Amino acid sequence: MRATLQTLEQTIRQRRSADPSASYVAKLAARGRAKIAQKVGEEAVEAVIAAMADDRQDLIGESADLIFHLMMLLADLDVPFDAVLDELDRREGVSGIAEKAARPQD
Ligand SMILES: N=c1c2ncn([C@@H]3O[C@H](COP(=O)(O)OP(=O)(O)OP(=O)(O)O)[C@@H](O)[C@H]3O)c2ncn1[C@@H]1O[C@H](COP(=O)(O)O)[C@@H](O)[C@H]1O
Repeated sequence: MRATLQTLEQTIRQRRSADPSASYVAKLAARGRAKIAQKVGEEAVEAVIAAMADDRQDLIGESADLIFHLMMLLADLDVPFDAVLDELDRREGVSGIAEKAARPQD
């Protein structure tokens, strides 16, 4: 699974400086971080709508859009996707219920 994401991350980093008339990655990058972040939010909502409509095929497509745009946002902040995967690895085996209960009280 990491190979697919690694290839996409590399492609995004290379295409950011391409000709915006020929590259969606370059075009979106040129519009700035706020626009990329907006697209992440839009794609997340579209994935939620597909799930609530019980449309598995649409959910797959919207999930791909969401992950792609999230990777664009991470690249814009120069955060390697491996850092996200490392964080998930770090959480492996730690129950979400136990982790939340161990948080300092507000
Ligand atoms: N994975 C993707 C990918 N997923 C989705 N998209 C594009 O994301 C866009 C999302 O559609 P929208 O209608 O929401 O976008 P929009 O109309 O431009 O958005 P608004 O301006 O209306 O907000 C579409 O243009 C999709 O084609 C992607 N564009 C590129 N990639 C990858 O990036 C590589 C480089 O792409 P280019 O930079 O375009 O060569 C490709 O080879 C792919 O591997």
